[in-house]
Amino acid sequence: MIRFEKVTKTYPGTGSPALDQVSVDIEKGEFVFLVGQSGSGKSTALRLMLRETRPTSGRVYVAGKEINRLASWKVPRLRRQIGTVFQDFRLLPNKSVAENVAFALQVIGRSRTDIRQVVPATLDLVGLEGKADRMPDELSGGEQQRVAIARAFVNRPMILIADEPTGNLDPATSVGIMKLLDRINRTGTTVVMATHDHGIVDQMRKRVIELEDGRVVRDQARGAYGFQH
Ligand SMILES: Nc1ncnc2c1ncn2[C@@H]1O[C@H](COP(=O)(O)OP(=O)(O)OP(=O)(O)O)[C@@H](O)[C@H]1O
Repeated sequence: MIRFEKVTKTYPGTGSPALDQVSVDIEKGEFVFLVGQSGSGKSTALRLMLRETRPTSGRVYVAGKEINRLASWKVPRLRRQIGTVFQDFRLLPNKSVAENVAFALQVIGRSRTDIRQVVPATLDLVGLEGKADRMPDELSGGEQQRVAIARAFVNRPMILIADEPTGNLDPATSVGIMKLLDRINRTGTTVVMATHDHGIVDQMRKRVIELEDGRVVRDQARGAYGFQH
């Protein structure tokens, strides 16, 4: 589903590459944690998958297409197939919960009838039944992240990219968010999550790809945050 072939990314004006000859293959339906110290290249890897930045050399494939060869008018279609969730939720503050989720469908031209059906179903799925008319500032952090996940998933993307989704949440709330991401993964959506959260990674026992100074230093099935035999 996602393939990096000897991907190197050097940002202009910087000496050492943010990613250095990275090759990884992520299959459809996998759940993958991307770990590593701050500055090790995790966000750069995620941004390359979305074509928010381009590799200096090497190739990035998403769903069989080399995404850096896509014409720019096809990039929105690529991004439509990839849901994104961030540490800071990024909700629209002046829209209700339901409107935040509906907006993701409006911008891609889905019909009002569709939207009226799909939004409540998705809010139920993420555990926000009864909260459709709340505003983001009336919600807890965990609930706001559930809205963000509903928005990312409402279009049933092939891939969900999550960059530190539990970074602003307490451990108990984080567990709930991870259960939700796990449930989404079980529907067949490939999940790639960058995180510093040791507890979560150790608990979930999914594939772990560890970066250090832009290089893959570990790629382990059912891994922990730190290396364990
Ligand atoms: N836009 C940019 N311009 C120049 N250098 C950048 C840019 N973005 C990232 N870098 C550099 O690339 C390297 C990798 O950064 P990246 O953000 O990918 O790491 P990260 O593992 O996601 O870190 P964090 O855990 O802090 O989010 C760092 O040295 C960083 O300073």
